[in-house]
Amino acid sequence: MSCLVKICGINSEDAAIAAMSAGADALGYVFFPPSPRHISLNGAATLTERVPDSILKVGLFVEAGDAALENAIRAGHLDVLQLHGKESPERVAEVKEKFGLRVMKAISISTAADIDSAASKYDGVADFLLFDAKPPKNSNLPGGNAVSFDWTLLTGRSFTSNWMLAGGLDPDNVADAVRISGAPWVDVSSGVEKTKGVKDARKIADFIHAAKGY
Ligand SMILES: O=C(O)c1ccccc1NCC(=O)[C@H](O)[C@H](O)COP(=O)(O)O
Repeated sequence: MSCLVKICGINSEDAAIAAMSAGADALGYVFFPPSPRHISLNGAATLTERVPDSILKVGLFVEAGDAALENAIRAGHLDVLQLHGKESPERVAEVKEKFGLRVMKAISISTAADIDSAASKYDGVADFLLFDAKPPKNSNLPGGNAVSFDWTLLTGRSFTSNWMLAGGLDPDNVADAVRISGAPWVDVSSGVEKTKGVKDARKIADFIHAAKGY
């Protein structure tokens, strides 16, 4: 089974080139200063010049205000806003309306009830649902923790919104993850890094090939 791929935490020219040349469908910029993958506005502006319109540019935010969103949208020419905090369905709808861009809401999953509860609130409100694992208790990051959840929780599920599977994916497990979950999109960060915050070109290529079933 083939699917579309987002490589998250792109913060260098090398990483952007590796992802684009391997066939990534979307690149993620993390606008969250505590993250080891954080990118500055200037950094995003520079990288984005090299990204063709055919590749989605996704900005990741954690409970950001309108000014921060606006600055990042302008700098990174963003197509999609990924809200990775505790943003309410009302805030998702407000951001969509205010900025006229697609919005992706990250949902933390450990049980089927988490999926049901999130779907009842955000399905059809956000353009994309991003199903990610619940962060470990000792992590200061709400995502990008290399933790996966039980992919069978998504088997046979369908949603009004488009959706992505994330959390602990890597070149060795992504084909199984896609087969089991039926995900139309996958999103990865840690599993294609050599050290925290530094992407590995070989792992990016291997991941994309495995996800797309080349
Ligand atoms: O990557 C971060 O540092 C980050 C910080 C704050 C919120 C979310 C963050 N990352 C999200 C992602 O990279 C992905 O959407 C997803 O969580 C997958 O991460 P990983 O398990 O590392 O592949």
